[in-house]
This record gives sequence, C-alpha cells and structure tokens, in this order.
Amino acid sequence: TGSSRPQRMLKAVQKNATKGDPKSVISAIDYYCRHKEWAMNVGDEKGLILDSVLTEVNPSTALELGTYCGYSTVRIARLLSPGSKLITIEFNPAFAAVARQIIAYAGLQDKVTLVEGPSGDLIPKMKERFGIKSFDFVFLDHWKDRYVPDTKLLEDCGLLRKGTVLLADNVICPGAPEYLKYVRNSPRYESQYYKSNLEYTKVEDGLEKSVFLG
Ligand SMILES: CCCNc1ncnc2c1ncn2[C@@H]1O[C@H](/C=C/CNC(=O)c2cc(-c3ccc(F)cc3)cc(O)c2O)[C@@H](O)[C@H]1O
Ligand SMILES: [Mg+2]
Repeated sequence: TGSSRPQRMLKAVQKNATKGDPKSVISAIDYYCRHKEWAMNVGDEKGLILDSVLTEVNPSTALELGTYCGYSTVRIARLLSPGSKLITIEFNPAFAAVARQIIAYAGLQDKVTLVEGPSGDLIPKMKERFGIKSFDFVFLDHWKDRYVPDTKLLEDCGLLRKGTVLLADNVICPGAPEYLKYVRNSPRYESQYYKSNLEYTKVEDGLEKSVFLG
C-alpha cells in the first residue's frame, strides 16, 4: 500500500526543514499543505492568532486535544517558556507516530508529552499521571462534537482555574455550534471570536477564545 497523507507530510518536513528549527518545520508543512496536498492543520493564518494568544497567556501547563500530525503542537511548544509543559492527546496511533517524529524533528520533544488514547479517558487521569493541578491553556482541535463534553469534563475534573484560556479551532468551518452556544451563554466563560480563514483557503473560519471565570 502507498503512503498516507501524514507520512507524506513527514517526508516534506524531513526534506525541506532544518532539524531542531521549529520555524522551518512549520514553514515546510504550510508550504506542502498550501501547494501540494491540503491537510487539517490550524495553518499559518489562524496560527498567527494562536501564537498571539499563547504569547499573551504564556502558559506553564498547556493541553492540546487532537494532535493529528503535530503542526499546532510545534507551534505551541516553540513559544513555551523554559520549564513549561504541553500535553497533547491523540487517539489514532498512526497519526501519533507521525506527530512524534515531527515534534522530535523540531527538537521540542522535551517540552511535549504526547499521550495516546481518547480524551474522555485521559482527561480524568491528568492529575494522577502527570501531576497537573490545572491547565493555564487548552487548545481544542479534535472532533468538533467532542468540544462540549470534553470542556465539561475538564471543569468536572477541576483542571480549569480562574483565568484558564480555552482556544477552539474551527468554530465556523466545519463548525462547533453547540460549543459556541455553551461558552457564549455560560456565565462561567468570557468569550471572544477571532475571525480568520480555514487553513490554506479563502473560506471563513475562526477561533473562539474563552476565559474560564471559576
Ligand atoms: C473519542 C473521540 C474524541 N476524543 C479524541 N481523543 C483524542 N484524539 C482525538 C479525539 N477525537 C479526534 N481525535 C484526533 O484529533 C484529530 C481530529 C481532528 C478533527 N478535525 C477536523 O475534523 C477538522 C476538519 C477541517 C475541515 C474543514 C473543511 C473541510 F472541507 C474539511 C475538513 C478543518 C480542521 O481544522 C479540522 O480540525 C485526529 O488526529 C483524530 O485522531
Ligand atoms: Mg482544526
């Protein structure tokens, strides 16, 4: 059988990026997905919004739901201060295997813990397994109908604190309507929409930033 899209993306990184240089890994993936083969990375346009929110929050502990090939994992980890940690959850072993290699190629493996399995099972284990008290930042980019249940699970597990920032991808395309209703109508969140475009296209999409008020 032939290669998969994630495997071809990894090849593009190994061919065009410089080992240990996260910026070149990000550019290699963006170039490949814009000019060769589209893939569902947050991308360069929404990536700039992710970067600016991250720089503002400067999280010590960050969580990503839905690693896929590790593009946003690299974008987040490259901006973390020394000693800060990113935990990223991915339940597809083939995607996780590619992501590990892309994260390592960027030289960010010491800042990232990739945990394989479904978020619903792993979120309740964050405290006991990784000594997490609470997360400062959460990036939601997994199955869109899982944004609400996993946000509620994070609340119930006491993993959000006053000021925790949730940033959700794709709230317009493919869309996460229940999630927007949830965070925008809840008195426990202060939400803000960042209008942008679907990765590598002119289609509208955006990120929703929601601050947990405790
Ligand atoms: C048990 C399921 C919920 N828990 C989960 N726990 C751990 N990992 C999970 C996961 N759900 C999904 N994943 C993983 O996240 C990733 C899934 C992401 C889903 N994303 C999208 O569907 C998506 C889709 C588009 C898209 C937009 C327009 C279009 F025409 C086609 C696609 C754009 C995006 O930016 C997207 O993020 C995969 O790697 C999957 O294996
Ligand atoms: Mg996405």
